[in-house]
Amino acid sequence: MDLLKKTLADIKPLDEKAMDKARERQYKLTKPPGSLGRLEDLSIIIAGIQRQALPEIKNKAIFTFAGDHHVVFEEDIASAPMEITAQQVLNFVSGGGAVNALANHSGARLVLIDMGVATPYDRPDSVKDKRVGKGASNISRGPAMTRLEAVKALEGGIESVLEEIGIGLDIIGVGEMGIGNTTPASAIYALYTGADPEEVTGPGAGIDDETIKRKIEVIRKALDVNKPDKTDPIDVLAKIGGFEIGGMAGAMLAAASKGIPVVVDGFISTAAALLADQLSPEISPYLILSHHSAERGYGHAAGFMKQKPLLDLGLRLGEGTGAALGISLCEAAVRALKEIRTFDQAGVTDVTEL
Ligand SMILES: O=C(O)c1ccc[n+]([C@@H]2O[C@H](COP(=O)([O-])O)[C@@H](O)[C@H]2O)c1
Ligand SMILES: Cc1cc2nc[nH]c2cc1C
Repeated sequence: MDLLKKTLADIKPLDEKAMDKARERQYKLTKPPGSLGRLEDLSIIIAGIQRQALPEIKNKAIFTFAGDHHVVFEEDIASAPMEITAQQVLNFVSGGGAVNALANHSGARLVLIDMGVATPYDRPDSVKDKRVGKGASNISRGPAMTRLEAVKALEGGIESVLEEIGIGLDIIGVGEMGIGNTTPASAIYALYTGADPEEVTGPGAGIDDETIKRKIEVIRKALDVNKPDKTDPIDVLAKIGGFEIGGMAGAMLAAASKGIPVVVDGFISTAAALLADQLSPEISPYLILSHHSAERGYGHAAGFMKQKPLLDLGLRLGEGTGAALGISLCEAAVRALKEIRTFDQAGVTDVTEL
């Protein structure tokens, strides 16, 4: 609990001075002011997060948190066999996953964290062991985990980021792997946004319409049986969350506490962002939503957070794939701010003074 408390206390508002300087510079670069659109805004926000007028994005990492969910197997609403979570972790270790390809594309290293994979597997040392349990319990019959376990999951996520800072960390992406995790994510969406479970529940990795109907009923039951206290995000995580969802929320808090921008991946990562947002009144500007997930209801969460994701490519994979693309855009934004010459430097007539 001490680590969580300290991390929360260390999250400060963005550095307004650094942002003012970055904004001024954007205005003097050889282009019509505002013509790089949201890339300009992004560079200014990253300056505020990193507390430097000329931010730096060299060391990039995607954190992919893995965990399982017994609810979807016990209630017969699973999209795929449970062992896929463990198999995919090993696939990521050997470089064969979609997230590997897109992390490579954006020049980010991949950090894998086992938060509670249920299927036994030979966990290589390169996968961080932050296991809280053997998969989250059935949320339609009781809580996903105890309150103590929820704190442990959050702190496992915090530690995962802190451990990587020594290696270099200018920006992070946060994603997940966990068969069944759209079910708790949808429950969290419904609780916070006030949307009916039907509006925020979709096919996830792939279930048919009949199964979606049952999934919606499972989510209604989870909310009804557990009665999570919205004003207490740890209670929400414990009752209707999951170990990897806690890990992601913790990672977001840790990065923000160290002045590191957080690129949020897709549907499930955004449920973790909702929790982080409830845990810290200061974290919101540190969270950059990478893309509009195609999973039903995503817009409710983005709208609730008053944010517009950077991309809308119809992605619904998770793993950190959208975050990898988002990191590329952040890097592009920062490079533009740093590398475009000013009117003065380039000997171009300053259009802002005409
Ligand atoms: O992030 C997203 O937008 C997203 C949307 C749908 C599914 N997923 C991935 O699919 C898995 C969860 O889907 P499901 O149907 O098993 O709950 C999990 O491994 C996620 O990474 C991810
Ligand atoms: C193969 C597979 C890969 C995934 N990656 C994220 N969720 C997934 C679900 C499945 C089924």
